[in-house]
Amino acid sequence: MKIIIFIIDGLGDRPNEKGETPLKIAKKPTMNRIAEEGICGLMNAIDIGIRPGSDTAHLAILGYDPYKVYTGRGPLEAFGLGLDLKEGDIAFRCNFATVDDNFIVKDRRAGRLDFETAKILEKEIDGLEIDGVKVIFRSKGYRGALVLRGEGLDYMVTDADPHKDNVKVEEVKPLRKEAEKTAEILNKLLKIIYNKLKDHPVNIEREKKGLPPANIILPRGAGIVPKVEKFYEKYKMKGAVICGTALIKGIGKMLGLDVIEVEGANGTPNSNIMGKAKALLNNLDKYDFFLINVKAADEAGHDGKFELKKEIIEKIDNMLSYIFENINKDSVYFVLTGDHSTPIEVKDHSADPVPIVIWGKSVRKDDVKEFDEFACAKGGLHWIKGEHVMRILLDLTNRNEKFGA
Ligand SMILES: O=C(O)[C@H](O)COP(=O)(O)O
Ligand SMILES: [Mg+2]
Repeated sequence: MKIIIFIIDGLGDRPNEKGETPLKIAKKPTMNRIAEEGICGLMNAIDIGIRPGSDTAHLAILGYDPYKVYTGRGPLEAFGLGLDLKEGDIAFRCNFATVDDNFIVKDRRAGRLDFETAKILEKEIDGLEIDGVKVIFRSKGYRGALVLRGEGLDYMVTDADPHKDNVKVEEVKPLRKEAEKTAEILNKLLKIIYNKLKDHPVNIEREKKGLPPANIILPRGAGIVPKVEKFYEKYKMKGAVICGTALIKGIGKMLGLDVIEVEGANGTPNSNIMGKAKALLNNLDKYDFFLINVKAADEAGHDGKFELKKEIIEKIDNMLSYIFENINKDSVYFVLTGDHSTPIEVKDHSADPVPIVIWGKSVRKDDVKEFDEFACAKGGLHWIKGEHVMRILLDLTNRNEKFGA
């Protein structure tokens, strides 16, 4: 029996004044069919009241304790962007952002910078050297990964990203003595980058078109190469990841999962999600396990766009219809859920639990007929944590060990 975990990033939401969420009012016949044929519930990836990042949430859902294996978002983003890290490297997630001359953040995503412009600006950063420390930088749209390579570096530094607009870029501070040099290098690097990018021709062009210039990067999530048990060692299953964003690819690479690349899968609302569905079906017989992530609903949540989030969910339902025409209960257990909620009113992640449904031959089907935050609360799974997902699936596919004689 194969296992497919399908994660709609940022899926959950909070009811608006009409008591509706984008998921509840989206036209989603296939998601409702899966809920009707499966067993449903609510899930917090980490625990009740814990607001997860996509990184810690995916680790938990894959059965890894983030409190033990998580060493920062940076390395995961770097892996996902094709960078190999060496011992001593410090890696960061970065956003291309827009600041004014006083380093006040005007747009911490530089208008969700396009991929092509990001690649041009990437060349101004990648290859810099400061006080003997090499700077490596890769981008995928407004998102990027920064690696500092040199002597005497340490990942215990604070974020430069203030995580909101209209405040000053944070001065990077060391959290321990060993990190003083790293903090100093980063603060110098941001000033150098700002001076290189603020008058760059692509930014002059962007400002002429009324677009926010991408004139700085905002590092966050400093981390080092994590030591973690590979997925195959842990579960004796050959697995693959299908996704658009570097972070999830990076998690896959860190765990030794194959990353199935899909042309045009880019984590944005016009990502090639049907291409992801085709990639799954074309590779179905090659793997025991798949993790599929669709990112765009999370972006809509971050941008506070209710209608867009609803439309994206409807597009995903269409993608699921295609998948469900081509899989059957005799060979697949399918989990549909989210990694966290990204409520429109919050414009960031929240600890509101997400709906989850497990579909497959021997699940104890419940009375839930719709896939949303309210209906699934009445399902047979009740409430579970991310760490329970793989445990339940290993049991349903008769792969788990008996505890006791
Ligand atoms: O989209 C992502 O990469 C994260 O989920 C949110 O990061 P951001 O707030 O920096 O866009
Ligand atoms: Mg997420």
